[in-house]
Amino acid sequence: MKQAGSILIVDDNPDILIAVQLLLKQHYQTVITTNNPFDIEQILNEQKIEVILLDMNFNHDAISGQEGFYWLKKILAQDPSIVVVLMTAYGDIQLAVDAIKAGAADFVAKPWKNEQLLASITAAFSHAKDKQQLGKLTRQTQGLNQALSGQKFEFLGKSSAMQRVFDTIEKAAKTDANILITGESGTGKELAAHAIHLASHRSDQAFISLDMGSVSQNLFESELFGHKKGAFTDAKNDRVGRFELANNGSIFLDELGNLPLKQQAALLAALQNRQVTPVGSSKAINVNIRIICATNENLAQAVQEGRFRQDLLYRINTVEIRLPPLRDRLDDIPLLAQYYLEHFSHKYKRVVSITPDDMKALCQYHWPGNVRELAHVIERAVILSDSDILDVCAVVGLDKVEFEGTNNALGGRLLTINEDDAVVNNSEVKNDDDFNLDRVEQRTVRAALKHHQGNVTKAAKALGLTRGAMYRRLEKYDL
Ligand SMILES: Nc1ncnc2c1ncn2[C@@H]1O[C@H](COP(=O)(O)OP(=O)(O)OP(=O)(O)O)[C@@H](O)[C@H]1O
Repeated sequence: MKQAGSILIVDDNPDILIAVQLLLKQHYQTVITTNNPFDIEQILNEQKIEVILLDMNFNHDAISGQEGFYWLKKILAQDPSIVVVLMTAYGDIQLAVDAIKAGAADFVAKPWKNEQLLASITAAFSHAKDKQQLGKLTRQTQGLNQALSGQKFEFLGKSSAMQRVFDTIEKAAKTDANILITGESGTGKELAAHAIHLASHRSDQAFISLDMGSVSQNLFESELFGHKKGAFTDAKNDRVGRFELANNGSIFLDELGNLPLKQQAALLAALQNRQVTPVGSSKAINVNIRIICATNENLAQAVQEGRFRQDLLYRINTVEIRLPPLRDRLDDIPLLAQYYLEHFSHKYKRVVSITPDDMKALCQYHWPGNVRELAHVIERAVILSDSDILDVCAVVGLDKVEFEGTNNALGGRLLTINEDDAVVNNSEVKNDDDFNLDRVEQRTVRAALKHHQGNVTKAAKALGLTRGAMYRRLEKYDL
């Protein structure tokens, strides 16, 4: 019985075309022939071909096989899922090796033996099926990756500090070196990890991330290395671990500093051996993965304090990328603010802009929550703003104020007030007939802060309050 499948035979010798066609027609449903390799492109455009049997020499005096290589490359560029078997009368081992290296699946020497040719074509069809399946799986993986990774923002920065980061990413991404990304929360460590993956030769493969801080200790090995059905009470089915899921791609281990020592040992063994053994299995699985880790902890210090294994640190930090806090790259703020403004305007269907004054205020704030905080501030402002000119600072409580350059107990709340703040923002402050106790208190607290240039301790002392009582009032009045 004939098998489903379509094959194209390309040879300039009509006798060979007829002989091979007669042979293959007995076995395959569609057998097409051409004596002109320039027809290949059109034939492939017009119908689905799975296997091509391609002559290597189309000029009578040519024996180098170079033409065959030329057409082989063209075919694979047009449709990488096609499987090509090369044929030549001048079969020699070197040519066969070169043909396979160039992407051919097999090599048949003329004159051929029918059984050998048929065996080669059968294998080629099976190879074609695998290639198609692989292509389908790769597309599914890409789709899954996109779905799993959710929305990814662009990784932006024009400051020289960020330019250096991009530069290191570009260099390191091309290698398979393990990379450790450090930086405060919200500085973009996860975005950087994703950027590394996308710039690497693994970009078509999976990018699997795992927050080490949120994995329960009991399930750590199962989560990372997988488990076999029945390995423990809740193991109702086999489970593929994150390492195996990331095979051929990259794995991003976030919040690594939170990992207990016992789990660090298991992780180190997996990284050293590039092998994982699912819980309940005795068979190790080889994994080929790029490791990217991130932490906002000082791991060198954690090593000194005995909380982190030195050998694990050396294993993961072949290249270290430090993401600078946003307050150290203020010239990135307009770019980021504008980017998130456009993003959230689109999301919430608003047409809004930021005034130059507000942009200036954003650039002066010290952003303890880094880019994440900036993005949230802009989002809140877009949602809450009444007018098209986005009064970012007013909406989110940063308006017409200057900012202390250091972190403070309020997690970055603004403490210094401009001359005209009370006038513009709080009309009641100017009202001498307003005896409402809360408003009087608010006014007095503001005045004390202003008098002491935002120094909370001095203002609290002047008001006769403890620092705790002062902070409660700052919270209460959203100062
Ligand atoms: N350079 C940047 N360009 C654009 N967006 C950024 C940039 N850096 C960070 N962000 C945004 O800030 C938010 C936090 O980024 P990300 O999760 O990568 O930070 P992180 O350092 O991994 O934080 P954490 O340590 O808390 O996990 C995300 O919404 C991200 O898109």
